[in-house]
Amino acid sequence: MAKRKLLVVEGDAELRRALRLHFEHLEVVVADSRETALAQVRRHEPPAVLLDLCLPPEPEVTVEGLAALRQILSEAPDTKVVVLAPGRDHASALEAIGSGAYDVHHKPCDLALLSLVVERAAVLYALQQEHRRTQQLAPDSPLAGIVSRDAAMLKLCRDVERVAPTAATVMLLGESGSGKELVARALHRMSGRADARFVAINCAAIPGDLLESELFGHEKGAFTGAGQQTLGKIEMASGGTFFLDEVGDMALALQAKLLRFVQERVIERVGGRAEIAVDVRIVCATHQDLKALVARGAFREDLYYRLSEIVLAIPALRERVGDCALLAHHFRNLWSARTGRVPMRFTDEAVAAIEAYRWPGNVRELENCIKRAVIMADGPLIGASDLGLPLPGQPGPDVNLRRARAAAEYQAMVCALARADGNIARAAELMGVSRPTVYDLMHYHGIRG
Ligand SMILES: Nc1ncnc2c1ncn2[C@@H]1O[C@H](COP(=O)(O)OP(=O)(O)OP(=O)(O)O)[C@@H](O)[C@H]1O
Repeated sequence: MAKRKLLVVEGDAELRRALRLHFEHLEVVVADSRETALAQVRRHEPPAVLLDLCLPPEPEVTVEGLAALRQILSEAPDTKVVVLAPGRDHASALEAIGSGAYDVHHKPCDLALLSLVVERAAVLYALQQEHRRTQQLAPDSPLAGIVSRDAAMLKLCRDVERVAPTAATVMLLGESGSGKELVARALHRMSGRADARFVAINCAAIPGDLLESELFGHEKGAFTGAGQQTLGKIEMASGGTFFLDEVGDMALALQAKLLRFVQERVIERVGGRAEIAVDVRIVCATHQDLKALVARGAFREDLYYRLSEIVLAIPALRERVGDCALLAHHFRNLWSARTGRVPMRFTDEAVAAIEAYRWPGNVRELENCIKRAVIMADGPLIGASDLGLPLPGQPGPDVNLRRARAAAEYQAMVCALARADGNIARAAELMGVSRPTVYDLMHYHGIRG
């Protein structure tokens, strides 16, 4: 079995040697500066790094080491970086932990202890990788109900997992039909409030003069037709999650009342005087550019900041790589089953048309389109005309893996060489490969140095 890798970043050659010797049961790779450390991380992707904070060119301070720590973690966030800080330098130790170091040890180090820490770090790293792999094995549904394999959507789902258990108010931004309510429901389902209600209200769908009583409820006789006391949606969501959709459409006068609720977590029913405390998690959504509304004076800035503690942006369907076809198959299966039709198939032309179309109405439009085609198609084949989509003028992306890899490799090479101003050693570092490999690749792709 291949030995596990450990990167030792140490400015002192003597200590570097000692550490290499101590960890001889591992494959130790070394670096003596921030640049070489980053190059080694890219090249070897080590689970654990031992990082001396006092790196050249100014080994008497910790600036370079801390910068290296941050850069390593920004490039390879799962890497466990064990920091070696100068004895009694607590400020640097604290800063290192704050920047994401896995552990901090003061020099001179206890090597036996360091071995244990490195061992534990590698185990944690392996667990995280395993977790990621199992998540990728079932990538059609990164969160229950959300179908996607697009990297930005998978990241969004990880963010949802992280934010859901907190009390933070979340603002979901995304075009109409992109899945804002679906994400809001996922936030609810994965929170400690899952057993209580999820109550949604769409500010754009309710006439302005009714919205206040829909939100806050009303007392009997509050206005003509108010025959009995009625709870508002906020109160109905008590203990659970309140989803305020299209919040950008709310009139300014009502925004002031909403602000009061968001700040003080009490409501007053229309026509009532009592202040009623309500405990709900607030999730908002809008397809509008709220910042522009704030700039125009159409949305209160104080409310904007209160509602945007965490902002999650949902990409438009046309921006998600591979999702149009994936979702089309998903909805075809769903609606074939729901309508009791025999399993259906898309023609190649239909898939190409689905991939080429821009889907301004996002997932909702795609779902409606597939549902209609499943219901209306004569036989088991769904063609582009059954979908009512124009035939694509240009072929979709090339999915031949060899050609796709070669094209990506060529692009990375050209970029790295340009960034390194033609310096092969530097380009090799950037790409995380050796210099001879760069020469081979340049030869293969016909790139001249
Ligand atoms: N990634 C997805 N996987 C599966 N179904 C999805 C996905 N995204 C959206 N949908 C489905 O598409 C439809 C529209 O989604 P949703 O209502 O959440 O969009 P929205 O952004 O809230 O729309 P609007 O802005 O118009 O209120 C729903 O039926 C939803 O279940």
